[in-house]
Amino acid sequence: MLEVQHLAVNYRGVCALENVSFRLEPGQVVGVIGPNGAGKSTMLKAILGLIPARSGVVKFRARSLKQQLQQVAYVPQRSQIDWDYPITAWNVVMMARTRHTGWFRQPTCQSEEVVAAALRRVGMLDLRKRQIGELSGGQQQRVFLARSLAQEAELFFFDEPFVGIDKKTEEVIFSIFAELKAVGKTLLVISHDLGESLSQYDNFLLLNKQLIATGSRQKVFTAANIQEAYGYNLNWFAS
Ligand SMILES: Nc1ncnc2c1ncn2[C@@H]1O[C@H](COP(=O)(O)OP(=O)(O)OP(=O)(O)O)[C@@H](O)[C@H]1O
Repeated sequence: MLEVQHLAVNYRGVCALENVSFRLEPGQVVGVIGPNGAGKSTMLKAILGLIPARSGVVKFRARSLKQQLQQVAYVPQRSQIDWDYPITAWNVVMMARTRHTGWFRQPTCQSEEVVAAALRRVGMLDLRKRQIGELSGGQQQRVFLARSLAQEAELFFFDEPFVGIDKKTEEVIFSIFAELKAVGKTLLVISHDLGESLSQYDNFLLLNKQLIATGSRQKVFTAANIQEAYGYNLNWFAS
């Protein structure tokens, strides 16, 4: 179980996240939603310790998550990735294996097999020698998805994985989410545009600096919660 208690973040004295607490059981896909600037990315980064929290405790399987960050595969927002960095698709995915092989060591045969299997799973094995900057948005997202698979983590954090991708890649991503969930992994997925994909998620965290609601679609998407988070009513959410 992932447990977040009283997480709070300030940026230069300005509060971005306030007193966020929740628990997630394994084996589910959780949508993190809320308006622009609600603190969704901030929350994921603070859980991972990538930015300092003003307060809060994050535990995974009853131990501090900080002591076991190798259990988390994190795919950041597209805009946070340097697409001009000279690296092949294969090597992006191989980066996930450093914990298994160590830095400056030749990858083991097992790592090579895991990397090949992950690239094959997302349909990118044939393009493994391409520089990431030479791939389409959907192909780039698939490579980062493969990297998260190759890490063999327990928790998966995706920040806006559906931005700038094609329909086919969206289907690949959702089918992999379903597979990961079926083997007991926990997925936290920030998504702006839930639209038709709402049914792909088991539960939701609705944020606007504070956690406004958490739980099932029925529990979270009430008129009152949407009003509180977005300041207006979004009828299609409730349908
Ligand atoms: N590095 C930073 N320094 C200062 N303020 C920041 C920084 N990163 C984010 N913020 C601010 O913190 C707030 C939360 O930002 P965050 O990116 O977490 O929101 P978000 O919900 O992910 O937004 P979006 O949906 O637009 O990606 C915003 O007001 C943002 O301007």
